Amino acid sequence: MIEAIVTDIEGTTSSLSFVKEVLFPYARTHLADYVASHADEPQVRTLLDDAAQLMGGTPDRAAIVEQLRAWIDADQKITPLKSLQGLIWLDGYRNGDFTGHIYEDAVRNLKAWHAQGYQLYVYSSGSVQAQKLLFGHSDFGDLTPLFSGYFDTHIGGKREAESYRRIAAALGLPSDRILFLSDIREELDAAREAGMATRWLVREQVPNPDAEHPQVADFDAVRP
Ligand SMILES: CSCCC(=O)C(=O)COP(=O)(O)O
Ligand SMILES: [Mg+2]
Repeated sequence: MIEAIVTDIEGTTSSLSFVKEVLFPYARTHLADYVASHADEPQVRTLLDDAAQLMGGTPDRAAIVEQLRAWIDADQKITPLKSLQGLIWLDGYRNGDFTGHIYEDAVRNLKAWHAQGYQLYVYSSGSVQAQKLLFGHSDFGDLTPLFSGYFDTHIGGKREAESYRRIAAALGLPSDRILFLSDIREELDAAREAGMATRWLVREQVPNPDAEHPQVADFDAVRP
């Protein structure tokens, strides 16, 4: 019996195009100015130091910004980059430059599952702050009261089974009581290896007949 549902964001609750055509370009455009005006703040300094360490050597600030832009362009899920993106998007949401895209079927079912007593969680490569911003400033208003918790890559990579074991431990549930929703097969494989139930959100993808994960076109077909 499923007691908790953990959902991915990009491609699952929200469109790829919102992330790739709205969020990533916004972060890319504002990155250099944001770093220049916030580099003295301890949180930002730590993130820049973490990025520099991943680059190796002793890169200057301009080189770090250039590397961060390259990681955005390559959609690299590098933890300090994802945290910086969350900080930059805060301004965008607050200024009303955009709202968080979420599919109508996702909102409707998340609300129904919450009302039925399922515990709802998010696991995304986007930082926890970025997740709260997206759901807090969504096209359907503030959806954060639906969620019991959020996980990002601080708990581990989304393609590693150990991350899902850690999430199950954090939830205090056996993994087979947890349903994980994602659009990425490698993430579903990792969750399944950890013992979780899975649903593959195919939405705009062509279904794969060999899949080991039940495939659903949208949240209406998930049926936990
Ligand atoms: C959390 S908001 C922006 C999404 C994002 O930055 C991202 O990398 C999406 O990753 P996901 O794990 O949700 O596919
Ligand atoms: Mg995804």
